Amino acid sequence: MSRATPARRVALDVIRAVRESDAYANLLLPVRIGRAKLSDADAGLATELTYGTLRMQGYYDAVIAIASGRSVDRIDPPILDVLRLACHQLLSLRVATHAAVDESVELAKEVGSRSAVGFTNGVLRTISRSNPEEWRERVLATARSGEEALALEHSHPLWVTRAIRQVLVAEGRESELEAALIADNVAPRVSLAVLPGLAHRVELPGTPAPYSPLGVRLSGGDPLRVPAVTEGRARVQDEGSQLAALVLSRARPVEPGELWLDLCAGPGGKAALLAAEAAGGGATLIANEVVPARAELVRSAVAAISPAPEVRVGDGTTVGSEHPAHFDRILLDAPCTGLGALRRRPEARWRKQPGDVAGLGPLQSALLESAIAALKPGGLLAYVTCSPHAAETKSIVASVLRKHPEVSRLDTPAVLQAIASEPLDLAPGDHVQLWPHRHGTDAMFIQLLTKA
Ligand SMILES: C[S@@+](CC[C@H](N)C(=O)[O-])C[C@H]1O[C@@H](n2cnc3c(N)ncnc32)[C@H](O)[C@@H]1O
Repeated sequence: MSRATPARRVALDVIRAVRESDAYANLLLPVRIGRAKLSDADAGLATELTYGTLRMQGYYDAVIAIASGRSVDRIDPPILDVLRLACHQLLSLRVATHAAVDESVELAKEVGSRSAVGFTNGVLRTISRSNPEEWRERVLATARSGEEALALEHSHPLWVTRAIRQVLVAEGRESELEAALIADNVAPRVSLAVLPGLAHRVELPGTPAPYSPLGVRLSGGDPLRVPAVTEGRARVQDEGSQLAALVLSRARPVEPGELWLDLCAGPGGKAALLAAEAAGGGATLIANEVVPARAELVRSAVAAISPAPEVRVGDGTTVGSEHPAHFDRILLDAPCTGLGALRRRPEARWRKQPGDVAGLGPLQSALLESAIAALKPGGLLAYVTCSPHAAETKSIVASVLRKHPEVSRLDTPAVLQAIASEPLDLAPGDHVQLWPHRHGTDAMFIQLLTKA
């Protein structure tokens, strides 16, 4: 019988599935925890082991490369999984050395040859002979620049670190780079939003969110057991997403009869909030989504709202030619890399490639062109991404607007400050860039536009 504890085995299973079959840790982990019937304490440990190992993979690989004297590309991937999991225990959780090493060797026996087990044992004994601070110094000594040192220490791909830095430099806040990277490695507190007209914030547990008048932040507990959430009158939703929807719905008073469009609505978090806001002001929302299964998620997200908004399955890039100058307000929450939500998806940073950013550009531009065509003169359009990467945010807006002199940027920070419960620390400019380290939200980008 193996002595590896069930929590470690569950973590290793999930880490392996993430690597081998592109599984999403946040979806697979609860399934594996349930199947292994872990106690609450073991479930907590399995979660910490899985998320921590996946997030810090870049840093642990640097440690493993030094300790083993070889590049991690030359280590058998299942053994590398075991070593990374052990690094998290030895360097971040300070699990007793013998427990971390012995259990990891047991796991190595399950996935590797005899020589691989010996290799695992040797590497882990080398790592455990120095303390975490000594390893940090050794890893940082391999960096060729200050930027690379920060990327290594806080376990971000160098290109992501550069992209974040570029945006912070443009904001005049380069000194915040390290704080931004650190914030990506901390699991966010769960935020809930009430749907206006269907629930009140006082019904929800937790403390009022600092900025969103509809939100609370929880300090623990299962949000899915909150009655207003099970009844569809409140939702789990990042505060940044709440603010992005509110910037559009509250930029100016709603005129009865207005027609609103959520162009890329799936899975429906912002659509639910917009639909409730529209219903309260006598406006109507249409939610559009190209993927049928995601449109189904939108239908269930808006199910509690009356009258129920129409949910259409369709390609947003053709809406403008099909319905020119038709909508009073449009949300374009564009498909993006999601680099602004790295705290929620521990493996995402390693899966994304610089080419993904370039690959999304034409679709983001085509959707923005379509949204502009579908907007009535005098209407409001919010271009939103859950990514701070300039190539998906300001550059897309700038390149599309060059072709549309009739479209102009509105002072989005001023609109947001008027809505928010407390003033936000925002960089100057027409757009809003939220940050995990500064606002405790995902790094949402919001640019409000209007058409002459
Ligand atoms: C960032 S998500 C939207 C999130 C959503 N607003 C929410 O708050 O739940 C982008 C969505 O755009 C959808 N999408 C991608 N290409 C599209 C297209 N050509 N037309 C419409 N939707 C599209 C994706 O399937 C995805 O559901």
